[in-house]
Amino acid sequence: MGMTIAEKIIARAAGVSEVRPGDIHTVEVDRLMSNDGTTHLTIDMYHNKLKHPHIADVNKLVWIVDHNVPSDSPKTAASQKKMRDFAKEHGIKFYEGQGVCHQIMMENHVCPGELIFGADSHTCAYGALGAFGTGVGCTDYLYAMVTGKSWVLVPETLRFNLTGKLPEGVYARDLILTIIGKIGANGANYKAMEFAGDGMKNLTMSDRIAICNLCVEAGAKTALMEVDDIALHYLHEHGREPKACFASDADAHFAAVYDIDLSTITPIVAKPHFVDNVCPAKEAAGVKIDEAFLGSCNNGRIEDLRVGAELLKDRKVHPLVRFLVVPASQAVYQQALKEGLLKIFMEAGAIVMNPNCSVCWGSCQGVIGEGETLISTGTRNFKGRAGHRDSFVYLASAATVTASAIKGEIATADML
Ligand SMILES: CC(C)[C@H](C(=O)O)[C@@H](O)C(=O)O
Ligand code: SF4
Repeated sequence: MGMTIAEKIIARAAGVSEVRPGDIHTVEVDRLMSNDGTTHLTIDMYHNKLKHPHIADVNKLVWIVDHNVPSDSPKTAASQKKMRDFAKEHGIKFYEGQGVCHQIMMENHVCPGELIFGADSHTCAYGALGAFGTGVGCTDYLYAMVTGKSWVLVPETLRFNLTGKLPEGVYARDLILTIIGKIGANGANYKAMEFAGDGMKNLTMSDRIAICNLCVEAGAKTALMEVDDIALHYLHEHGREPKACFASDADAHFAAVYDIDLSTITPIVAKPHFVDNVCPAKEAAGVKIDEAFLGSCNNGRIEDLRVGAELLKDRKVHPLVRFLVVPASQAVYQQALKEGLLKIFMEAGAIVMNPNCSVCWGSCQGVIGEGETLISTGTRNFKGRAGHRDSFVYLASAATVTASAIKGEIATADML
């Protein structure tokens, strides 16, 4: 029987010709990303728990300070210093203040066919370039860092066949929230979510990253897409070559197959406090907001900023709303500057911030207070995610977030 993309990548990393869901394989890990969320814990274990601390292959490691950057307290300053010093001492590739980890990885490192561990749950974003990215805790990270290897239980694959085209004003964020709402927050637990079909040609790289990135919110182990001309073009543009381009075989086994016509998708929001608590954005219209956030590894790319700026042109941010605009990387920031987008945001009253995770998680700038409501292009809306435990987070597309920032209440772009 044929294999899926996930199975083929694991087989490659395990050095075997065939794997099946449920098999456990020892694998060679191609890349190991870690950020300031947990790297200080990995370093502590490295020093305090190992008898013979060493790194198997320093070239595999990429460390990124993005979650609390620039540091916001003596505590984060100390843990970032630990990370910075260790990276320097061992010659680890190190980024600080350059952007959100997954965006940095997509722009500079991810290659099709690779098996990548990230000490961060949204590492599944790398599937947009045909790589098996998965999140691990810092113990598993340390093991892979020291041995170069790890183990993987081969996941079953859910296949999503996409056809058609998203309607005008509807975005990849609406699609993936619709899917998560449909299958539920546990709907893809420990499974690979594979996206294929004719509709793929109508999805940009930015769309694909947004889709793969959010799959962990359905419990997925990883997300994968075939490497087509759009992916290869992105890769070449960024000066890289694929390791191996895989597609699922015609007789591969899928645990379930979903057919989705992109033209049927409409603007969606995820209501507090779960990502699968979705409803049509119009049903949430009128909910007063205190803050809006356009950014994160999910929706902080140039395409998202263009959508926001287009809506804000000749309009103003509502006087009672703080609108945080946070490019996902320095490259995105520079491009937005060049295109005049940042000027539009600033003149409309938005706060443009340096690339970081920002209020996507409630530990950086922009946290919200008791009883406040945020509409966000971030990845999660759990209780307390963006600040006070008694606050409210709605998730939506760049367009819905910007329209809401203008209206002062949840609104879709066509309601402006
Ligand atoms: C801090 C980090 C480990 C965490 C994650 O794993 O996802 C964060 O990025 C998040 O989005 O909640
Ligand atoms: S932007 Fe949000 S989801 Fe992405 S890595 Fe940062 S905190 Fe996690």
